[in-house]
Amino acid sequence: MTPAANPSAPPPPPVVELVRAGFAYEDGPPVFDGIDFAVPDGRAMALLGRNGSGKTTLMRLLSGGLQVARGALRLAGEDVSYDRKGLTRLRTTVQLVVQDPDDQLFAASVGQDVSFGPLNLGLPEDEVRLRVREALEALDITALEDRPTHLLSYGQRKRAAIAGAVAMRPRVLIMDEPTAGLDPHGQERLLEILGRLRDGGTTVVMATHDVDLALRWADDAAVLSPAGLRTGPVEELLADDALLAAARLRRPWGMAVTRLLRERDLLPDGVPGPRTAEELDAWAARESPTA
Ligand SMILES: Nc1ncnc2c1ncn2[C@@H]1O[C@H](COP(=O)(O)OP(=O)(O)OP(=O)(O)O)[C@@H](O)[C@H]1O
Repeated sequence: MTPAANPSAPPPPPVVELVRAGFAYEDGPPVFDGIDFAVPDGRAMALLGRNGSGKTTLMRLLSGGLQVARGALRLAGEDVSYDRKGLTRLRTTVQLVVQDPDDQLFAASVGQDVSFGPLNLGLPEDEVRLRVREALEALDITALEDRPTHLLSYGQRKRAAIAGAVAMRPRVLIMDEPTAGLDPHGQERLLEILGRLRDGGTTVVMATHDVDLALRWADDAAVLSPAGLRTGPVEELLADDALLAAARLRRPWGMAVTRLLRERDLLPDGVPGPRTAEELDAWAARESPTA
């Protein structure tokens, strides 16, 4: 039996966090000047912000591809040292999937590509095989294991790139616009897959420009605007008109419908509004079953 949690014990430190972190590209102005960002554990988070607001930079700082110039990147409360040992520890906890799968895939076949990370960790062959099988299953691409990566469709390449990250069994999976360029069916399948990963305990962070997708998929949002970074429950942040304006985001469709229904006293306060056309249909069927 696991011992009961001590209610007076301090909460565990975040899996990964930036603390008063500063960063500027060479000869450029600071992109971040003292940013605090704790990635919530086991959640689905949408990272939102206008073009050039720093989403990619933030993701690269969290995954160690860029190094903080001041402040710290912390793993479970400990500063990350940017040496080989520190970066290996970081990569087994945080994995980044970049936007273009062609920047990530380089091995001849899907199976070889997905096995690259675990092999690089020096894991035994059996363990590597197990992880590759699990990752291919998780992304629903088992049948593509022996397929040359250059013969895959764009959507298949996206999933192969994510499988490579999943094979590292990260606690935090960060993705730069993973649904961009996918058809609606491909988007839905990917969102289901990412939802399953989240349900299995992985924190999934997704940068996206799609506020509707963020509202229906994410638990939390992180919004970059000139005023800084705001994090919180997605429904709260995406209902904040001032924040949306500052970040140049439009109001999500679901928020607009919910507001309209409340204004017309059709939806009581406290009852969540529909976030998708399907949820609106279901709501309408409940409200007027004979219509
Ligand atoms: N390699 C680089 N060298 C110099 N400046 C850069 C580099 N990459 C990004 N920047 C600058 O850093 C700032 C943040 O860019 P970043 O790519 O992180 O934004 P973003 O929110 O991901 O944008 P987008 O939505 O367009 O992808 C921008 O002002 C950008 O011009």
